[in-house]
Amino acid sequence: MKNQQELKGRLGIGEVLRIAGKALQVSFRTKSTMSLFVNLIGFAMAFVPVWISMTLRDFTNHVQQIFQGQETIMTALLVLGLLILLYLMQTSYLFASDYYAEVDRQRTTRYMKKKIIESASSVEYKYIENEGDYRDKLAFAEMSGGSQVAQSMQQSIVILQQVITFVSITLVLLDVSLLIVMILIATCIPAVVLSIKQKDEDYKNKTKSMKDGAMSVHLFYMASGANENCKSMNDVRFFGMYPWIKDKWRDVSMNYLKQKNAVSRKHVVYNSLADILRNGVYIGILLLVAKQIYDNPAIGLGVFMLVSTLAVQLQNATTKVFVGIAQFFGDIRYMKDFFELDATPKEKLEDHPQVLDQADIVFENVSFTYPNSTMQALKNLSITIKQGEKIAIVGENGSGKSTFANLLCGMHQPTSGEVTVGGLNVKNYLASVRNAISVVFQNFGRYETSIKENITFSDRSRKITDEDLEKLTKTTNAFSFIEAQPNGLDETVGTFSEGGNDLSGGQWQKVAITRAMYRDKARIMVLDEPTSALDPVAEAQLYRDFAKITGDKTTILISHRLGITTIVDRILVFADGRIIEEGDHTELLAKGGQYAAMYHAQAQWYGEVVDF
Ligand SMILES: Nc1ncnc2c1ncn2[C@@H]1O[C@H](COP(=O)(O)OP(=O)(O)OP(=O)(O)O)[C@@H](O)[C@H]1O
Repeated sequence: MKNQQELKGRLGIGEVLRIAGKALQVSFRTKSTMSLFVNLIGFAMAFVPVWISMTLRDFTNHVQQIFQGQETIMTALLVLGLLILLYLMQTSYLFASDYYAEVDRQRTTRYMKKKIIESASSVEYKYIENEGDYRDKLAFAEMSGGSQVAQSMQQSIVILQQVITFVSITLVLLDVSLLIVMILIATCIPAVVLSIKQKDEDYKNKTKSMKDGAMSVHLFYMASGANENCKSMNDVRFFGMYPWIKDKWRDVSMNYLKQKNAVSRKHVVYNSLADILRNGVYIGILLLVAKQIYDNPAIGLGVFMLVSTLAVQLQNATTKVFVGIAQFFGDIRYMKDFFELDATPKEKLEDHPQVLDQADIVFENVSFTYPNSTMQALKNLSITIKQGEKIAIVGENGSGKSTFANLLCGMHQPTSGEVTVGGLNVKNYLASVRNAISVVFQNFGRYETSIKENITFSDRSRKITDEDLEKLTKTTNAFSFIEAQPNGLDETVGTFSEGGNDLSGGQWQKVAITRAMYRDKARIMVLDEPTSALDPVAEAQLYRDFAKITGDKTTILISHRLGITTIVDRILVFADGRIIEEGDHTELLAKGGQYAAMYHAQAQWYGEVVDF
């Protein structure tokens, strides 16, 4: 995985600053105005810890003087009032800053998800289907990178506020003892070094164990059915696969946890040691100040109070400043991954797609190998399909039929050669070509919304009355089951619909065919095994209505039902990424080649020749 290789190399300072700059810009944009306002107040509040300590010192001195009979209670009460006010201010500020940090976190999550959706919907399609590295980055952005980017402004502001607190405490403590200040700062160094190391190891561990983590989530969903994408519950139940999944899930998740725990254990031990050192030094310093007051009572008890509160705060502020800076720069690697997501090449869609008058399809010496694969799925394939022709593509599994359709629809680009539609190279005129095509993919979408929307998604600009839509559904044989729904076309269907009113596989397929038909401006229709889920009657009906459904559109029908090839003008027989035979049904039968062999095998099975 690329991430792991990148780990080995450190980022240059230029790149670190460039990424930090970008992150701050994004983060600034996602921050709410109220949150920025609270942060602004935070700069003033950064002086409050010192103010509180100095007031405590004064209060202690006043109390001491009251006991010594040198002062009345009034002044002490006034100082106490100020102290209470300061504490109230600090508490209110902490409440507001915690609240807005939570608001920011929610905005951050939304921002990240939006970015992920934007990226996934616009990158070149090959990254979605084939590039594991891109999917890893998506998962990573969701897990960490995005939130680091969106919170970088907050991180930077907190660091700056801590710097103010650090400087103000240092100035006050310097008045007491330079040595104390130096010791306090020095004892924070182990915590800072550990934090940097911890960040480094966390990143390495996350990238290393990400696949295990993702697999463990996948297995969990497979067994629990808690995710709508896991439609394998019936398989799992029927074949009694729970023990297998449970064992696999246990192994993978244990492995993941083991790696995670090993790192956590190490960090807990080291951090405890650093804490013991810090606390030991703190107690030592208090004893030192107590000794000084004992030797010279004129210093007053207030100094003890001042040092005891400021020492803790100085240690905290020092650690927060340095750890904050170290973490910010440590997070840059996560942020880099996030920005790389944004930099993944996007599909180029023309702003003003052309409307194609004629949409002849030409594949010229097209070869194609899927990314991350070594096998050619299409091999130097050339074919011209004239506007209006009805073509059937047949061939054994894996012969390249769907790949042909995918290249025509511009989902992938040829490794070599050219695909043109109406004279336009698909690569350069994606939007124009896609507008000219309507399609039923082998894995068509099932959308959790009304049946009407499921159909009209294919052309959102087209307006249609319910009456006309019903007519359309009659052509695809979908009308009867739609009519039977409580709300007809407006019925919400799918796993999440009220009462789980889902459609059957075949009904969904009829909806997908109607959707393809609804896109009436298309000049080409691609149907990739459009009847795989239909019952024989529905299938026969569909092919009888084939002319009505496809109209004058160029039609490419991919199918394993060889009987229906009598309804097309030309048949292309695919084998091993090539077209090995072409002609009409009668010609190919007479030829006695692969098509004839497949046809006879199927006809024999049925005991008669199917005639549409
Ligand atoms: N996303 C992918 N990544 C890598 N290889 C793929 C991918 N999709 C298909 N292939 C490979 O490309 C070749 C052609 O596959 P394709 O899906 O085009 O075949 P097909 O003729 O449509 O098969 P079927 O009749 O089973 O639908 C096969 O060897 C297949 O393994």
